[in-house]
Amino acid sequence: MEILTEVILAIVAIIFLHSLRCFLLSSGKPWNWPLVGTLPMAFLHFHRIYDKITECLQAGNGVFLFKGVWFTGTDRLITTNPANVHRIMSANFSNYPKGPESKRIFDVFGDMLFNSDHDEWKCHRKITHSFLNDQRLHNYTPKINQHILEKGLIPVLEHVSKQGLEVDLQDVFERLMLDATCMMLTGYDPGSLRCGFEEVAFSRAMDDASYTIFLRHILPERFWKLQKWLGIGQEKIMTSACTTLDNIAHNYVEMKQEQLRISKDNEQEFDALRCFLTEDEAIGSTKHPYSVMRDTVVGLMFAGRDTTGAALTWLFWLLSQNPLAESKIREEMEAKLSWVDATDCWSCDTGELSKLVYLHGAICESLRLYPPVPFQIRTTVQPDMLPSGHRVNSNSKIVLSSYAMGRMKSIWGEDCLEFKPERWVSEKGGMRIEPSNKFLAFSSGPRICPGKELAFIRMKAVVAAILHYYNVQVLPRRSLEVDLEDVFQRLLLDVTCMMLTGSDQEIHEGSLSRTIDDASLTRSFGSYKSG
Ligand code: HEM
Repeated sequence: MEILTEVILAIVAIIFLHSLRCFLLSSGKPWNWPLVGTLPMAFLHFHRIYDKITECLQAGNGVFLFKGVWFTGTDRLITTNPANVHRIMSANFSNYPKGPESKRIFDVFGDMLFNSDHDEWKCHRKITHSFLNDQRLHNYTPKINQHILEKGLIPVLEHVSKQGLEVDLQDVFERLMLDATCMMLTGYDPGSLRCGFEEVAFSRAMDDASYTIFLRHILPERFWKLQKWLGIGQEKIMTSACTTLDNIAHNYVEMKQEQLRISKDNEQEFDALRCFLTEDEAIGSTKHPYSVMRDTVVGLMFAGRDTTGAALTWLFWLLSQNPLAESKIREEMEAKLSWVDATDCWSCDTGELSKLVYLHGAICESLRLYPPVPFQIRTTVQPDMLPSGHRVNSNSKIVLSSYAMGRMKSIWGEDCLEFKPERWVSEKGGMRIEPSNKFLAFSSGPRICPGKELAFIRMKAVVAAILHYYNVQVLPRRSLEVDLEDVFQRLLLDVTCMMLTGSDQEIHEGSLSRTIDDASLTRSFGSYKSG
């Protein structure tokens, strides 16, 4: 009992000293010193941490300093100021790389574009951009979309609808995007979206890796590195996930080599592995080492599956809350799509889908309110003065919060929390383009997402096909907030258990591990019913 009292007193003393330090830091500084947040604040508001950060950023005019624990390197300057974003992402880009810590956290991606900086990044950028911008990929994309809808999505929804079943739409969309992205990268459809909803090793390994990456953002680096070294807890799961991903990538390469041995001239097909193995001009007509091929394929799998899957889930949830917007999308489809009158067919023609301006606005609204990548972190090389007047030292961590940016009254006006696709339609009825330092969902500057157009086309094809055939209803009994609370409770349980025992194995089944990913805090966990 005495020991317990001492432990509690020690914790209270640490929290008091920590808060005092933060108070002293925030007082007596020049007027433009940012508002300071503390660790106790983060714990108190953990179940709504993104909203709390948004409130702090509103109060601090778009800049907010989070003080972490002493000597752990967890202090963060968080900003939503568009001028700061422009300086960090574009004007002084070379001074704000992702940094070596990011590379260690995301080590599953190896040296892929997403995970590199400076000259190495430039080199990978050339490969990935050339592939994603190749005209042959654009020609092949509608065929991939048609295939995954015909073989995966529609049969599954037809089955669910006829049997009157409930379905987790997020699971459906993630499986769909896994199949689409895998086809784009390897030429093979893994068929993860089929009526049986069988567990797919590829998805499971990606989920495990994503959850580990998420925990690595919270836990001190020394702690998870020790776990990795000892081969215990979540790091053990990560090692096994990496091995699974390596094996899957290796198998696809072997299958593609075999296919190419038989015939090289299938003009109908275009995929990343084919380009790598035939030294195609789409990847610079060069022979790249195996590791580049592996890292590019694995990295793009993550980039293409989770983001687009989460964005589609949120879009359907928002449409269920805004039936008028859904009717407007249907009206637009009737007016602009040539195939919509036919009962039993649809087309994924990119030209036709590009005419859907209102749907484009609805997708942008969903990405503004629920960005699948809710924040991005950069590390300063040299000290710098931000346009907001805040000075940053070298090796400082800066967080750009896309989630908070989408909810700032100063950027989007008083109605910033409302879902209004009209916001993205110009007076002449065309698409209204917002600058990327204001709409940060796809990042900004030289590191802007190279898959943006592809993602829009895929999402439009999926939404058009679903709305053409079905009405999606969110089941009322599972409210979003209740589920998110559940998520945070499970998360705290996992983290605490890991701190105390070094392992979350005992609570693995039914804990957060199977249901969360890196973009996790914006996931819905909702159940949907088609009818
Ligand atoms: C709704 C869908 C998507 C969203 C919201 C999204 C968002 C983002 C964001 C915010 C970043 C910057 C991340 C950072 O720097 O920390 C990024 C980078 C990237 N995205 Fe996407 N993305 C989407 C879909 C895709 C797709 C379909 C692909 C390709 C298959 C893709 C490929 C990439 C790549 C390669 C990068 C790294 C770029 C670089 O570091 O230079 N993304 N994406």
